[in-house]
Amino acid sequence: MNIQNDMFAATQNTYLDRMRALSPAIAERAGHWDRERQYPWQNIQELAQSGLMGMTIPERFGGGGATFLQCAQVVEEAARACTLTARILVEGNMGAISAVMAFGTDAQREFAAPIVLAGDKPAICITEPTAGSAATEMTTTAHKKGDRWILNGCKHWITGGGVSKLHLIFARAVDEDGTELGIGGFLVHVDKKNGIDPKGFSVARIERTMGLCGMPEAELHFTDLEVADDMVLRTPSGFKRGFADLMNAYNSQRVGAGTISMGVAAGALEHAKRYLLERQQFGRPLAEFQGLQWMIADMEAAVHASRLMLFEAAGSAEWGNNRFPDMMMAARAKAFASEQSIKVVNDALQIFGARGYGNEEPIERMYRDVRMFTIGGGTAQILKTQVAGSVLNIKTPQKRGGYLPNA
Ligand SMILES: CC(C)(COP(=O)(O)OP(=O)(O)OC[C@H]1O[C@@H](n2cnc3c(N)ncnc32)[C@H](O)[C@@H]1OP(=O)(O)O)[C@@H](O)C(=O)NCCC(=O)NCCSC(=O)CCS(=O)O
Ligand SMILES: Cc1cc2nc3c(=O)[nH]c(=O)nc-3n(C[C@H](O)[C@H](O)[C@H](O)COP(=O)(O)OP(=O)(O)OC[C@H]3O[C@@H](n4cnc5c(N)ncnc54)[C@H](O)[C@@H]3O)c2cc1C
Repeated sequence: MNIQNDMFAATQNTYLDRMRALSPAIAERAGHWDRERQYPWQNIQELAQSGLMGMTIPERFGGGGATFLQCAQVVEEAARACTLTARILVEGNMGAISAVMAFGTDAQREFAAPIVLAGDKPAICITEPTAGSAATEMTTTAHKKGDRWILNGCKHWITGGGVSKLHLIFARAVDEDGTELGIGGFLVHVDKKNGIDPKGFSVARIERTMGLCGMPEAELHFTDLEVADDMVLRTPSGFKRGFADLMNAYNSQRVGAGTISMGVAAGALEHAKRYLLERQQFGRPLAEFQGLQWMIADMEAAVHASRLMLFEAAGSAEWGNNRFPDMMMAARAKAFASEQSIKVVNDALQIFGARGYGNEEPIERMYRDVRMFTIGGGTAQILKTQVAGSVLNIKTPQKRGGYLPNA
């Protein structure tokens, strides 16, 4: 892939033009959702009206057929203005919905597409209280019973829990005779306002978070929750390697999450540049102090390098062929971008002095928002372990004794 050419293609990305048209108003409202801890329904309506929710959904299902790279460019633009909105865009185009579009039956695609196109941010439900990084240790089960599956278990830190309609729930599939089949994806539709309130599905609590305060992070409980067999997402390798297939699709969301962090850093860098030229001390602009010039140079390099890696990872997908971003590229880009972005936003806050610490500028919100990205979506440590495995071409089992040869 020629990164330069593809990045240059941003000029032909009509989705980016649409996002740019919305950005100023979205930036203006970003502080409001944060202060009020409110989900940004108004923004969602505008995104949906502009065709940005579901832009990656294939045209035959009503979407825009945009590539992950085009989507990533839009996500960066959104994140510069409002982290919350950028997260909704990621989940409205990558992650769960992309898994449904790639692996689902036509009936599942026809069912899911209009929900997202109308503005839903699907929820991806992987993490459990005792299975965070060690996601394959999940204990939520789905027992087959005739033409249904009965789900029992608990997921926590589920982004959008309580507002999302479409849920992709990872669970251990168990056949009627008790045989463990592997980890599969189960689609559950919740829309209480319209009377769709599946029995056995409940939002048990909402976390009080440091940043992204308008986004609910929920604990979900499933108690004998029934899922029809035709709502099972049957991935190419079947249940046996279902986890690997689902995580393969999830690589798109990792690129998305990394891009949000980079976009927040790019936004903070813009604010810092403005302030360096504007603010005077010792009778001259801050921009004339070499200590700050070197900071801004490092910040610029960090954002630029992150963008190159992220867009390379996004561009490694072949959407028409259902090929998701490369696992190693996605992990490398997200681990790098998330760590660098925290540093860049922290440095931007430093450049603002006390003004950055207060809430007259958006920097303190951006600083709180950007912090999550070395955690959510696979921690930086876990992603680096995946990168190391790929660089060294070895398996990197994390369980005690995992490196020992089999008995
Ligand atoms: C994968 C891990 C859970 C480690 O667990 P294990 O050591 O038990 O599993 P592995 O042997 O490494 O993997 C099993 C199987 O799956 C394949 N795999 C794993 N990850 C990927 C991937 N990203 N892409 C493609 N394939 C993948 C792996 O190659 C194995 O296949 P083979 O059997 O070898 O053929 C752990 O590393 C991990 O990823 N933990 C993080 C969990 C995570 O990311 N959770 C995210 C939750 S959603 C979220 O946080 C949303 C926030 S957001 O803003 O987006
Ligand atoms: C804002 C936010 C949104 C989220 N959204 C979702 C969502 O929508 N859906 C969902 O399913 N999950 C979601 N998550 C959960 C997220 O995926 C997990 O938090 C993450 O996978 C880490 O799990 P954990 O928090 O249990 O940390 P743990 O796994 O307990 O890890 C704790 C610390 O130990 C380190 N560690 C653990 N194992 C290793 C190892 N083998 N080697 C080196 N270091 C290690 C970790 O890097 C981390 O620093 C979200 C989390 C956050 C913060």
